[in-house]
Amino acid sequence: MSSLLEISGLSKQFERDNTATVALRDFDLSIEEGTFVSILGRSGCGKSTMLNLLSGLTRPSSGTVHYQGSVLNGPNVDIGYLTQSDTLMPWRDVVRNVEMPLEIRGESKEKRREVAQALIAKVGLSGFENHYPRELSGGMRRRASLARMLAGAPKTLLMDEPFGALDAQLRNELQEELLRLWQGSGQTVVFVTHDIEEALLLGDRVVVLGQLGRILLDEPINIPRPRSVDETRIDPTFVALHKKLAAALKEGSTA
Ligand SMILES: Nc1ncnc2c1ncn2[C@@H]1O[C@H](COP(=O)(O)OP(=O)(O)OP(=O)(O)O)[C@@H](O)[C@H]1O
Repeated sequence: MSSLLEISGLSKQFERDNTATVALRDFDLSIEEGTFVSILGRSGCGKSTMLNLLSGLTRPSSGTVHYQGSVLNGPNVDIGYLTQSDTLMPWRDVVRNVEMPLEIRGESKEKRREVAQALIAKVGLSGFENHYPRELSGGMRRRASLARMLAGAPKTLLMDEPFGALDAQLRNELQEELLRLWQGSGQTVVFVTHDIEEALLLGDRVVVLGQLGRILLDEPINIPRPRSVDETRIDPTFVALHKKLAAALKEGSTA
């Protein structure tokens, strides 16, 4: 069976003032359809560069990304990307931002509003439907962006540290909500984080990256679902894997 995403020999370097910075070197990874893959790595190891390449938004210096068997040459409507930077439309309020993907798809006004309102409630933004992005906190903007991405119901979701800026309690609530929404959806998720606990709570598999995207560990996470944050944290498998991933990250940063 071929994988949904097949990444081979992927490298990216940036040129500036006649100096080249290598961000990712010779990266290979296969991602199966319907799986939730956490990509764990320290700051600067090339995670965002890798997601940009998977989204088709940037072109590799060498290597290829195959999506559903075809080379990915540009953005694909099936792939939703929640970037680290804010991409909400400043002139649209929250509900109209969230409605955007549905609008593009030509859904009726009633349907758009219904789906958007439900997602806004799920990300905890009820009451802020008519606020503009500038009137929201950073964490609220992240949540609005998340709701907008989910509104498009893409087959594949690329998420770059979506909960990094949130307080611990809200982060846990949204992690659980994301799992609820994902479970049974058939969607494939590539979730980038530098948080070991988050990678383990969410993923079917955690891929640990070192410098230049070198794969330090590729570990299946056999913790039963549905997972609640509080119960999973004390699961013996979770505790053992936490140690293993921490050791891999540490080793990678000194290698
Ligand atoms: N547009 C760019 N121009 C030049 N260098 C870049 C560019 N984008 C990324 N880099 C460099 O590539 C390397 C990897 O960056 P990247 O943003 O992919 O890391 P990351 O793992 O996502 O980090 P973080 O967790 O802090 O977001 C870094 O050394 C960074 O400085």
